[in-house]
Amino acid sequence: MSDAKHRLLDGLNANQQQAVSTTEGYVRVIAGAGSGKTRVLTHRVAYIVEEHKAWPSEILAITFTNKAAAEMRERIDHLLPDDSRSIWIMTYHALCARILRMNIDALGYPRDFIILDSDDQKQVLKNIYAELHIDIKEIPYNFALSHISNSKMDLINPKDAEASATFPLEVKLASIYKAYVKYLTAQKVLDFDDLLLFTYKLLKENAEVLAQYQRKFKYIHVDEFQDTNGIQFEIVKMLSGMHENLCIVGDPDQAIYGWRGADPKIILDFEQYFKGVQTIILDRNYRSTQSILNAANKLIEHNRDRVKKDLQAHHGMGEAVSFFEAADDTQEAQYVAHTIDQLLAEHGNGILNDIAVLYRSNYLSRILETTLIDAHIPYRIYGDIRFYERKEIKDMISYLRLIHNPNDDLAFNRVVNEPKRGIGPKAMSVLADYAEANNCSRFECLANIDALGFTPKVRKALSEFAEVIIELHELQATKSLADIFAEVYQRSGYKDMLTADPQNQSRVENINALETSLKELDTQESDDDTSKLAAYLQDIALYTSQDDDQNDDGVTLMTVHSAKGLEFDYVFIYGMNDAVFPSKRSLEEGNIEEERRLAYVAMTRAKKQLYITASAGYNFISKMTKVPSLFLNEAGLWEGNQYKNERIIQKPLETFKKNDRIQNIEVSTDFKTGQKVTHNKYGDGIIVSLDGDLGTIAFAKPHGIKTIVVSHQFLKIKE
Ligand SMILES: Nc1ncnc2c1ncn2[C@@H]1O[C@H](COP(=O)(O)OP(=O)(O)OP(=O)(O)O)[C@@H](O)[C@H]1O
Ligand SMILES: [Mg+2]
Repeated sequence: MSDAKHRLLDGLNANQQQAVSTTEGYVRVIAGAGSGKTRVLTHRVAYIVEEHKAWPSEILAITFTNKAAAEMRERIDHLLPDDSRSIWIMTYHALCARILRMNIDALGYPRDFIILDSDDQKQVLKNIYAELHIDIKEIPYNFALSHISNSKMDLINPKDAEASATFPLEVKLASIYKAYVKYLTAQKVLDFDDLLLFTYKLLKENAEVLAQYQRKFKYIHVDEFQDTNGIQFEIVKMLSGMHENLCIVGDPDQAIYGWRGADPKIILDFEQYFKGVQTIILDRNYRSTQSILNAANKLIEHNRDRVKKDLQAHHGMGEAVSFFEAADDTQEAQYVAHTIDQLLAEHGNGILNDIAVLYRSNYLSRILETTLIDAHIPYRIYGDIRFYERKEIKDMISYLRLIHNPNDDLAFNRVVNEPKRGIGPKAMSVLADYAEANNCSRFECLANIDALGFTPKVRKALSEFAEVIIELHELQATKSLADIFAEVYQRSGYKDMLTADPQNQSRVENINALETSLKELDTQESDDDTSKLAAYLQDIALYTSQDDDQNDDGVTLMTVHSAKGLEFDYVFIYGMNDAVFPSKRSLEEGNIEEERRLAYVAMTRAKKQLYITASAGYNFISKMTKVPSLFLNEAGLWEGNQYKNERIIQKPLETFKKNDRIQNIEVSTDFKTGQKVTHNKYGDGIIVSLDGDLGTIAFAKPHGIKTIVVSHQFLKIKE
């Protein structure tokens, strides 16, 4: 055995070693949470390179999120400092975008195609609804979009959808789907699902392109395979068709994307699709303590539709899992904050990044956020307003899109009056009509601006706008991205608009961060013939619908879905009430098994200590008095209606040891409705209403209306 072999197999157990060294053929690794599946995958990739079985560029590793891809790259980088760069480590969507960027001309599309984000999609729907006289109240955009997405992923084309529609709602949805696809096809733009769909078509219909990638990818790996959907599977199946080396790892108990079309049967029936599939089981958990695993194992046993497997912890029993039921959700959040505070007091602020608070749905973060802010505990939030979804960022990206392709009507509509140039709805509809009549883009209309009957003011504003865009469009091939950006930021008037108001400081910081990232990109060499700006815009579109990356230290707040594959020393699961987790919808629809798997994912993220919290009181969403989640009962953490179980740790709030960072919040009675105040974090605001300790305060943008504890600690009266 060579040294390299030793190095990469060292520190792995026998089954893990087998999974790493079984490089040939179809290999399935099925194993529970924390058993080292992702670790095996990274070691396997490194092993293949060190054993000279393939060049790095001949290896593909597919992950579920950009964050997971970045983490995997980092781990592989560590194992293979010189060789990791050219390995393809990415999500399905990124893989498809990359394949399409090089080859989509075979389908009659330009290589620098634009990818629509969800806002763009809604814009498209808005026009379609107006045309078809469909009311958004009847069919909300998100409903239509998920219908379109499901149809695409099920390979149902608009014609078939139309033919099979019988009920009035189905007929309407089919007509929306048809108009949507027609528009995207005419504009030659793609949405997110199209990345998969077009790649599937390309590989299926174009033998040469398929052969090229089949030859290239000698070894293919997929992490989190339990959440693969049918079309994704077809793509990897085709790609692996020549070398027939495909290694997939996953845990059927962690399948949590059924609602988005993932099909956990694919991993269970994997051996039926290929000859000679080798299955390797890992049964030791290296992540969590036995206490955490016992609770998680006990919970998941309640799923009927599963293959039984039991995990044993490599580590000892550890601390008991704790459950706390608070009187209401504010106290629940306070309990979380206090407990975090105690952990920090005990272990130091160095453990901030090792703490996560997980919740079932995004809306639950609101109180947690305000409580953590009030407690001066820094946090990062994943999955809510993400960087690339912030208004100023989207505006500037739209400018870049327009510079790249002046005929991009969506981008045009977004920024033509941003900053305000006096171009109102009337002028916009004149442009729309003219564009329609002359079959041209909005931007092209401006060539005949004199024929459009605008007032001199509008005409001047539009001409100046067009001039900037055209000039920069012509310069895009020669100027750096950062220069183009700086120029459009300045010349569009956006910079003046933002900097005129000190309240915009965080927006300006966002813009600066974007500019920095462009500068970094400028220093990198591009590896294909599409323009840098085009390539950049495509990459951005991927980020806008994916997870983001925040670098400061802090407690991590995220939904359970986005915590998949991750691990933290200390994990809180907040909001463990019936109708919250499991969700109301899952209870109503009797679809509890996926929800239970989600709880299993949540619990198994914890390494050292797991805290679960719930609250009593009234749930305004379910319109019911809150009760602790049935999952607590199933996991053996709570029994019946009373706290009989010793494992329950329920402390009254007063007993919390308060260290100096969290002081008692002293509520003041000085505050009155209508008063102007300044908050130490949110800035200036006006008190809209008061209800006991709580004040609803309208803060200046971007903070908006917030309900917080009124205390002199955070609030100063202005008058
Ligand atoms: N043989 C081992 N010795 C020591 N630590 C290990 C070993 N195998 C895995 N680990 C560690 O255990 C933890 C869990 O591993 P990993 O994240 O690869 O598990 P996983 O099976 O991918 O989990 P999940 O199902 O949650 O994605 C990691 O911190 C990893 O480094
Ligand atoms: Mg993993």
